[in-house]
Amino acid sequence: MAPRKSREAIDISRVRENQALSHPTGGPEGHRPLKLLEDEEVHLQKGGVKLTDFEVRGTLGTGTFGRVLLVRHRSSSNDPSSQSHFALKVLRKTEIVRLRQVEHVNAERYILSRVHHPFIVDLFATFQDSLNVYMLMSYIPGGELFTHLRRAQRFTPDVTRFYLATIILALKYLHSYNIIYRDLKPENLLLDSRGYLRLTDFGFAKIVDDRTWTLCGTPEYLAPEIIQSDGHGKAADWWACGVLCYEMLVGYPPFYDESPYGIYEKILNGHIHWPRGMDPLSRSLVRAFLNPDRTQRLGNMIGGPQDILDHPWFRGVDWDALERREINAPIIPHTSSSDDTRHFLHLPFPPAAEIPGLIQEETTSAIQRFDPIAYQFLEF
Ligand SMILES: Nc1ncnc2c1ncn2[C@@H]1O[C@H](COP(=O)(O)OP(=O)(O)OP(=O)(O)O)[C@@H](O)[C@H]1O
Repeated sequence: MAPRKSREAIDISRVRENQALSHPTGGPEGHRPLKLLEDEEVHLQKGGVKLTDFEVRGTLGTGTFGRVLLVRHRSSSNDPSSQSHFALKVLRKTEIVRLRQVEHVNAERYILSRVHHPFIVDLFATFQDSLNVYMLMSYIPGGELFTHLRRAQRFTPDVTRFYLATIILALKYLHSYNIIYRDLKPENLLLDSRGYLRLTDFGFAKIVDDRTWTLCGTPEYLAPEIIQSDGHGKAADWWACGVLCYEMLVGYPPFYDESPYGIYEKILNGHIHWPRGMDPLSRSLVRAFLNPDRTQRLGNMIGGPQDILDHPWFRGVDWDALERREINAPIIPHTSSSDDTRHFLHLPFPPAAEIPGLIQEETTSAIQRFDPIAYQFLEF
């Protein structure tokens, strides 16, 4: 059965993690892969940009502790080629602290500000006011893959191949910097105006040398080693690729139940129901990703992610052309203008009192002087 509503991520913190990331200077060198952008190279362009430069045009989505707004930069020209609309993720500080997500939010900012890839959402600037922290990102207008998949019910192998291949390139890129993503699902994949996917929501992303132990992610997409608290790493993202591939081809995830506990049981039990119409090569790809033994899992063996690119299911894919965005995407979302929100839920505007820094300027130094929570988000 296909869940119709977006699935919520869970996080049960077992260990203090991401300490290096929440450290104002970025933590010990050992946690920073060599090629990832250094502080001084980070492409955030806050210089001169203020929260009050933006007007709110709508609400694009809501999450566990905040919402994502569509905003327009007031002084941008009306030139359609210049970017004037952005997505502004607004996270309420008290909720972040109450749900013990300070380290995750700081990690999201730290990681997103340092990565740059055609299939990953861009982060341009971050801010804070007395109530919230804000992340200014590119507005991706085509809606969630989740919505398109539920509308189509299932995708053909060719359509699935296009989307899965882009995600594999994005994960391969992240893993090359020792970043694990940990929340792959169609709800976190947005279609840009050309129909290419952009990975969003880096709330659970983490830099790891080897393994980590926090139980987080979305039940249907959790690898067995996460459920068993066995320590998990990059292999858990490749497991999630198997779940995503199955869900795109079949229309519902391979392990499904009404309760998270039931889902965990099915994942650990490992039985996969194969619909009759599913071709053997697709089955072999999904099975290779959904190997409970992570040492034998596709993407995590001696050949690394290259084994995925070489899998016969991907035969014919021009990986370089795909990364250069030269291949026609299967679904081109209808959008009439850069602020078109037809692919998003039409949620109410937030009350002005809930976004004080967008309404009236609050200086960072004043916030940090008077706001007892602010110091936890020093980098914002
Ligand atoms: N850059 C963007 N452009 C357009 N819409 C976006 C963008 N980023 C997020 N959204 C919309 O807002 C929704 C919530 O965003 P996101 O998942 O980042 O928030 P969250 O608070 O971390 O959510 P969750 O509780 O699921 O972790 C997305 O599913 C998407 O519909």
